[in-house]
Amino acid sequence: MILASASQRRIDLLKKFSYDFTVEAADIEEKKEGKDPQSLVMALAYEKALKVAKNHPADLVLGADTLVYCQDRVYGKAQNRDQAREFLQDLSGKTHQVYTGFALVNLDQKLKIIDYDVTSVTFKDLTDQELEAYLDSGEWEGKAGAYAIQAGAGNFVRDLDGDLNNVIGLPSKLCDYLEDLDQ
Ligand SMILES: Cc1cn([C@H]2C[C@H](O)[C@@H](COP(=O)(O)OP(=O)(O)OP(=O)(O)O)O2)c(=O)[nH]c1=O
Repeated sequence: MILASASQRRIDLLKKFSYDFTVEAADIEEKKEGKDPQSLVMALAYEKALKVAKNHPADLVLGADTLVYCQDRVYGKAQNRDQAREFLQDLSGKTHQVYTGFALVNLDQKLKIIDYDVTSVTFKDLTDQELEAYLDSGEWEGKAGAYAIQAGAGNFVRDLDGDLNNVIGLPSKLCDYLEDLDQ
């Protein structure tokens, strides 16, 4: 299998799920707008998988995409520190949803599986001090919603409903599909 991703989090998760794979990042323009969140993450996951599958038509390729959704707004990666502050101020004290879409594609076998999972995360009220310290850490960079639950922002979480792996970048239910394909 080929993981069509540059995300170290996805590489770590897929290793944890115990699958053999190689990595080839799919360079696509990620426009996170214009659709409902589940359609967006599934479309982007498929686009990533397809881009790499075209170079490797005989192989199984996995693509994925994660976004944060809060009060009808989609949050991708923050472009800069000020935007990261704005994202985290929006999420402070609220419940939001993290969507991860994934796509498994094998062009030669005409295989195309696309699905998603959603996890609800509630943040406590963040103080200005906590927020600035988090921005200083740089952990927000390259993460949807400008936070990483697996690191410092784990302390921001008051409640989590659903799959933690899904927040970090690959849902656990992906394993069910991979096991089915193995048989
Ligand atoms: C919310 C959240 C996101 N993330 C990460 C997972 C994803 O890597 C990233 C969302 O960006 P994505 O656009 O889904 O992925 P990516 O650009 O990092 O990698 P690629 O497109 O090559 O697969 O945010 C965390 O690591 N922890 C979190 O708590």
